[in-house]
Amino acid sequence: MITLQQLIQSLPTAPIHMNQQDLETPVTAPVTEDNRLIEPGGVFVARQGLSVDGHHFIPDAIARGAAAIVGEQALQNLGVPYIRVADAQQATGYLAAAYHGFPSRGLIVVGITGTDGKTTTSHILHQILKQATGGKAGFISTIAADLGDHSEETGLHVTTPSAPQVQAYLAQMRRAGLTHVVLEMTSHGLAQGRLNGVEMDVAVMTNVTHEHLDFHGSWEAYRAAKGRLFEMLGHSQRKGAQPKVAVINKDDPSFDYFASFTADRVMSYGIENAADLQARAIEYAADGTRFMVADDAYQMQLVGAFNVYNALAALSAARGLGVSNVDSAAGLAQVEMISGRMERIDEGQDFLALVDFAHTPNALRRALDAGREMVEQGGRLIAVFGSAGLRDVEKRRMMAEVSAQLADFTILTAEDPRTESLDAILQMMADGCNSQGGVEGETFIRVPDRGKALYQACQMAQMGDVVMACGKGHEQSMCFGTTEFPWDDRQALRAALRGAPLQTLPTASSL
Ligand SMILES: CC(=O)N[C@H]1[C@@H](OP(=O)(O)OP(=O)(O)OC[C@H]2O[C@@H](n3ccc(=O)[nH]c3=O)[C@H](O)[C@@H]2O)O[C@H](CO)[C@@H](O)[C@@H]1O[C@H](C)C(=O)N[C@@H](C)C(=O)N[C@H](CCC(=O)O)C(=O)O
Ligand SMILES: Nc1ncnc2c1ncn2[C@@H]1O[C@H](COP(=O)(O)OP(=O)(O)OP(=O)(O)O)[C@@H](O)[C@H]1O
Repeated sequence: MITLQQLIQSLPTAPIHMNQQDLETPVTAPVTEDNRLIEPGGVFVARQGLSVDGHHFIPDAIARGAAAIVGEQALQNLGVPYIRVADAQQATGYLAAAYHGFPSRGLIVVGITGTDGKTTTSHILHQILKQATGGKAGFISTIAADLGDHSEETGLHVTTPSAPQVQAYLAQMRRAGLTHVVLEMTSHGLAQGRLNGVEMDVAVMTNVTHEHLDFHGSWEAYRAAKGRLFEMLGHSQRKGAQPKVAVINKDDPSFDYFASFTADRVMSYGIENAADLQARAIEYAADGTRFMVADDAYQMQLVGAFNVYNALAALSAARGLGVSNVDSAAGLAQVEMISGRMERIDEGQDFLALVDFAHTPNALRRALDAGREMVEQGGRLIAVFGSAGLRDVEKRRMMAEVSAQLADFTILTAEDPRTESLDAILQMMADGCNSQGGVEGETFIRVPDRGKALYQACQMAQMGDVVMACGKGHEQSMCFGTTEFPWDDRQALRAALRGAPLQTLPTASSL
């Protein structure tokens, strides 16, 4: 039987206040930070959020049978044990880990962070580890979770699940007999402590560029959130002979920052700079990529230089886990196209149409570079994308600048405007195009309706051109106002290629 004492002991800092006589209280259901999910005998963690104060939900959690409450306010006489902590959000992961018996201690855990390439690197490493362990590897990424006994689609727009969910998933994987797990870790997830209580073995950094400055406040704070993964690695318990390995991109300006954290071994990878795993003799083709690392040859179905980086990150992590080069090469070769990433849409047209998930300035640069490689001589690169509302404002201009520099024609369109004015977002993007010498009507246009924007791109495309729809990738909805409308860029591009724009979204004027 688990008691409140066992949960409290997991916290790195002692509670501000609790009654000693409450320590033996049995906890018979999971820890949750959402009163709607509390089960009788569980623990409700109340915290101040950005939109509501979780302390308001304490009475309801108690009415639903909570065995104890953890919160930040000085409260008394709730009728159930109350533990006051300094930071309830950060405490949740540790408490949930303790409830589930610290599942990560029985698994080899790889965490992958970075601005771009986390999902792709997670998928590659998962495939390699499945190859090496006879299928005993799981993972959680933006797109999917492989929990050993079954796979799940993961949330709408949340990549790193909540702290209680992360621990529940890990417990499930352990029960299913998995030995290894790969976790995609976002800066939001790390900053909000959703990964607290996870004992890490390998930490991987893909790159750090501009993203989410709305949430983190500064680039340094954003990078520090990613650094939290490497800090966790240094503090994690050692599992048998497995060393703590930090895998870091040598071509990224933040290499030294990440290498400064404590680890048993730092493994570097890259293309431009000498590194432990340096790719050379890279051959890019429309249907895949080949490269060498020292004397070992690798080939994969993924395209684009950015995917060589992702492959190197995964190969380095695999090497840090003692996987043979033969298994790594076999696993890498098996990785299929990753949903919504450089995904080809073919309706028999004489130009190439791709859906990609690039939604940061750096990702767009890398994706358009890769797209350019596929343009036939004399052809054009046509980019269609937007930038999200209620998210990083600065990147709107930056992404438009990138496209003005790299694409022959840019169509600016809707991409989750949320409650912001789509017209205002498009104006900021148009300013970005103009600042790079773009001329509206000649090198770029605005088409607020995304279905029509894709249609227009397909109408203007000619033999040998490449049309790239960026930013929505695998996603299944688009947010206008506060409503998520069904949307799939693959479906929309397919409809556009067949000659009819998909029109399921509200137009800016109808909102
Ligand atoms: C900015 C952010 O990450 N916000 C997350 C955060 O919200 P918050 O701190 O403002 O919490 P809140 O909604 O005010 O609620 C406060 C507390 O009351 C609780 N509550 C709330 C309502 C209720 O009826 N009952 C209840 O108990 C909540 O569970 C919470 O514990 O905690 C909520 C509950 O866990 C999350 O749903 C919410 O994610 C929102 C949906 C979100 O959009 N997050 C995005 C930005 C995100 O995390 N993205 C990254 C990926 C980014 C990338 O692309 O790289 C991710 O990891 O997914
Ligand atoms: N290593 C990389 N460097 C730069 N851009 C990349 C890299 N890998 C992928 N990209 C670009 O970023 C897009 C998203 O890739 P991926 O889903 O792997 O990244 P992510 O970090 O998981 O993104 P998110 O945080 O939104 O889930 C791809 O469609 C591609 O355009």
